[in-house]
Amino acid sequence: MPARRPALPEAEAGTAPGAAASRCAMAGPGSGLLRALRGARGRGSPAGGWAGLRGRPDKYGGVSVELAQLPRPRRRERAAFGRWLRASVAQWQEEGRVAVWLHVPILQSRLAAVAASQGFTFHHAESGSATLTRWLGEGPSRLPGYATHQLGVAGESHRVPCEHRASTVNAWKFPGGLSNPGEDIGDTAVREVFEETGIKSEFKSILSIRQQHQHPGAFGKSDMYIICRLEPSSFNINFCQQECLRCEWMDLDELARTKHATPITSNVAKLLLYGYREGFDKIDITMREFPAVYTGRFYKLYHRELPKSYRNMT
Ligand SMILES: NC(=O)C1=CN([C@@H]2O[C@H](COP(=O)(O)OP(=O)(O)OC[C@H]3O[C@@H](n4cnc5c(N)ncnc54)[C@H](O)[C@@H]3O)[C@@H](O)[C@H]2O)C=CC1
Ligand SMILES: [Mg+2]
Repeated sequence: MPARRPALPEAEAGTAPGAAASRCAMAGPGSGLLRALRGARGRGSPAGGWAGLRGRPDKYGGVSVELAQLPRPRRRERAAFGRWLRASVAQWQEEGRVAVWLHVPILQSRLAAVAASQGFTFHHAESGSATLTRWLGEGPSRLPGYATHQLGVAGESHRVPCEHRASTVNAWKFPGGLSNPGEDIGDTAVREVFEETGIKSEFKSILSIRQQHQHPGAFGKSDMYIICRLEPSSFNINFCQQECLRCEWMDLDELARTKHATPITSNVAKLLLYGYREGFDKIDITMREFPAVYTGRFYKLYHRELPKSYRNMT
């Protein structure tokens, strides 16, 4: 999925109206929200008393607000929270923040209703808290849905279109992104490569699968990242400027040797070089379709090529 808006640098931390220096979540009962609530009532200002409650910026240009450990709000406090939230959202919008993440402890669930009345929706819930979001950026929300695990797919071809990524680490990587629900692996690779580089291609095989647990980009769940071999049918690059800094066709040998590539990219480049020289049948995990017994639909099975004598065994 191509990002359309660059993230603000963390140094330009999101602020809340009336907020002072700290970016932290609330400290606990008696401080933070309680003080802020009293302040809000006392001064009658919509936001002035909420100085302790700060949004923490994230690397995607969003802002996160933790309501943890606050005293259970009473009716009037909910109204004050609503005024604070409305004023804060207006300020975050002015700052160019793309999204708000509101973490609401279960005992303060009534605040979720206040937030919902201002356009927030549930993103996910864990045992003790719910997380609500509101998209502030342009167009429809591009926030990823919550993960049970997530599947990322990238594609390459033996002249390799590579992205020089802006976020996390500046390193060459294969273009790719998150699979949509119900989307086949090969379709994700072809779609993501087109969206991020403008290059049209056809799925050939799976080359590698990486499994990584507690992945920060998957909300702490497990991330499966699959790299596919694609056959390009167009060669002009028109890349997504928000998601990458540079995008170039790279020589496979150079990609296998450069230090400026992620480890997974280097290893897959070496694998491809081997396949290119010795035959792709040495490296390809290919796909076959079979009828699904229970649903009457078809599923895709990925495995190394089977010799005909084994394939036709009865
Ligand atoms: N080792 C490697 O070479 C790399 C592998 N990967 C894998 O690729 C997959 C993900 O690829 P991507 O290109 O990141 O996916 P993607 O191309 O689908 O883009 C995801 C989009 O969602 C946006 N996004 C994600 N979380 C967000 C949030 N909290 N708030 C706002 N916007 C948010 C991002 O800015 C980006 O525009 C994963 O499986 C990951 O493990 C990603 C980077 C490098
Ligand atoms: Mg991507």
